[in-house]
Amino acid sequence: MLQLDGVTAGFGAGRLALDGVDLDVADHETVCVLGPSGSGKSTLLRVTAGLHTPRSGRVLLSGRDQDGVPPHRRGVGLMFQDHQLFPQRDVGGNVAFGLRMRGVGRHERDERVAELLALVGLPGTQRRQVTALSGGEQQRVALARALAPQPRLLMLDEPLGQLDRGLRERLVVELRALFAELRTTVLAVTHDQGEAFALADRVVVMNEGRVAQAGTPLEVWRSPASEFVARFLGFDNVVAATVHGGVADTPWGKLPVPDGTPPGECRLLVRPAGVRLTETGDGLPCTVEARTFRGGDAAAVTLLLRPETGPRLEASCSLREAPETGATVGAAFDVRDVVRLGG
Ligand SMILES: Nc1ncnc2c1ncn2[C@@H]1O[C@H](COP(=O)(O)OP(=O)(O)OP(=O)(O)O)[C@@H](O)[C@H]1O
Repeated sequence: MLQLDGVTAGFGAGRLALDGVDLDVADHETVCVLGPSGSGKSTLLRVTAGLHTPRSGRVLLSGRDQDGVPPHRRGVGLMFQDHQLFPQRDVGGNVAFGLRMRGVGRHERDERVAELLALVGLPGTQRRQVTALSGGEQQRVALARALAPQPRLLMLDEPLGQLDRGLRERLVVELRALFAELRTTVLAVTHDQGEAFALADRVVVMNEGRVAQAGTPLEVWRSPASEFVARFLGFDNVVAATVHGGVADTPWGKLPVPDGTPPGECRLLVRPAGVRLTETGDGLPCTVEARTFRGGDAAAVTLLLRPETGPRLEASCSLREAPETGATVGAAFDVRDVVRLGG
């Protein structure tokens, strides 16, 4: 459906905003582009929409090169970060906007607007003023407006950016169901990995204008391609290691590594879930430096451990097993959460 082929784009003489980006989005797929501020996410959407001309490379939609095709002829919908609704129009007028632009007749327009408002969970709100809506409701109206002209590709820039956590988590679930129902092809941008993982069939992690990794959320979580991706996902247990004969020498001592890990020097990640607390005397002796209650179903706690040797170590455990700050514990490593990083 969408294919970016070696796309390079920039502003003036500085660093490139996009540097040789290849990206594919299949029909009915939801792809989330994830990355820190300034990594090129918005530029990627703007180039795809035709709002920014790339310096080189190609943008193809359904196999057709979009070079020279103006934004309104690309059949893509773009919902911006600040979802600017028209304050002087009511909800119905906002949602109908794209349809009116396309010359869709009144009757059909009204029907479509009613249908979309029902779909985003705001049935019968046509006559309400958008200024009288909550942030979350405005976001849904903006979404209905972007969906109304039935774009073949819907692009969302930080769609849930300004909402509080509870609302975001609920809307992500609703959006995913909505996209599945409409069979919309979606390219969304976010800097929040939780949001991307919950929404996407596939995530694309960007760093400094390049694709650092692309894969399903599970693939990226299981095997981050590089230290950058691992740290961006919030994993900080990364150390230098030398692998030989099925174990790795690290500043934390010997660590088990998965079968087939090639020998030699590398960077190793240990996910916090793979740091097991043991009875003292067993494993790497550590002092519990801090504990943070994370809440959630599992009543999870994140522990910051200061090992006898090597950098600080993050571990996660349930509230019931969490030792007190200042306690001495032993840490052992579970091979299932040890990952050799590339890059
Ligand atoms: N209009 C502009 N003029 C000059 N430089 C720009 C412009 N827009 C973006 N840039 C630069 O291009 C690079 C990529 O910016 P972009 O907005 O695509 O990043 P982003 O990942 O969307 O960031 P954010 O998450 O902060 O929105 C940055 O270095 C940025 O400073």
